[in-house]
Amino acid sequence: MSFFQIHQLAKHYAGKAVFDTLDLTIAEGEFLTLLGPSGCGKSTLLRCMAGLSRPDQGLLRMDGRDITHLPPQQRQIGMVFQSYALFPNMTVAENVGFGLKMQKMALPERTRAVEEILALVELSDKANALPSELSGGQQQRVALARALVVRPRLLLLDEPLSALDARIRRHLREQIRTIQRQLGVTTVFVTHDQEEALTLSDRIVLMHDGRIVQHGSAESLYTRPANRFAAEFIGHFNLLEPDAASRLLRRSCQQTLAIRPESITLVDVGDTSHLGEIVDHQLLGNVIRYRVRCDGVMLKVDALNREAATLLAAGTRVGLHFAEPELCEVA
Ligand SMILES: Nc1ncnc2c1ncn2[C@@H]1O[C@H](COP(=O)(O)OP(=O)(O)OP(=O)(O)O)[C@@H](O)[C@H]1O
Repeated sequence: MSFFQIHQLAKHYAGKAVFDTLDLTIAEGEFLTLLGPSGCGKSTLLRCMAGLSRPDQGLLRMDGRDITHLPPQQRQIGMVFQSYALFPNMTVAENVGFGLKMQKMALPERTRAVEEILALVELSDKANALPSELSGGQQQRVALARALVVRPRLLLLDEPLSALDARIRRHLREQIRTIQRQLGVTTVFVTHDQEEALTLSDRIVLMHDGRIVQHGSAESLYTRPANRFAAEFIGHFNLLEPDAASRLLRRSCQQTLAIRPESITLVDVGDTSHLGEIVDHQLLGNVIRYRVRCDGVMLKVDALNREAATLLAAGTRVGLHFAEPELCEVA
């Protein structure tokens, strides 16, 4: 049985639907990511789950219990937002223990719970610091500890990393995933960053205009986009209209074809009848992304960046090999 169920959920603002008849189930212990462009309804969905926003229709069920009309504080749901929203005049320990104090937990028990959770987010040494004395990443870890200390049944994270710089972001996302696994807490993470979604999730739910376009493992979304939107949003697909795809592959293609840059290999000109010319390249660290013109089609082709001496200059004639089983028709 699913742990959290969203059934036929609808939310409107000023008569305009953010989503209508939205269905989604979440398994216990799952790390699920809601991924989609700005304005597609991710935060609204999260706020409905948390009880911060009232849905117009539909049902929310957690562990078999209807929570649709429960106030937020009775839902056993923890939430972390992009802005840390810590109490500026309270220490880290007081911020983290605030929820437990409200629950009237006795001081010795509360102190132990706060110490435990601060150790988990690696902030034991900052217990007596004020939020203003912490970095952005540390403040967000306090916010995470504050959400976790009350042992929520469900943890909702709304773009918790987007205010942080790239290096801290990567470190903190790994930390979040480790802690989530350790505690086994069912988690819904909202992001518009595909890399974040691909690296973190058990399952990704891709949203567009209030609808779920596709859901599945990172691998399946990355290699088998359900439609053109999914192919444009995840990965760096070459999207070829049917006539260009037919010309390139020398077979009849009725649908738009999505080809990942790594599904095309550069080979010797003598080894294939597919010939092209290097237009330019972009260095992506361990990968070089070439633009190659072939049969009037401009293609992105990824090659491993092994040695500077093997870099192919603009104008070089190359052969191309297409990994046919990896090519994907999209509607
Ligand atoms: N309180 C509100 N009043 C009116 N319209 C709203 C309100 N909150 C959200 N919306 C609208 O609902 C739609 C979905 O917004 P939402 O914040 O859920 O999107 P999102 O996918 O989380 O976007 P982002 O990644 O930018 O946060 C948007 O068109 C937004 O303008």
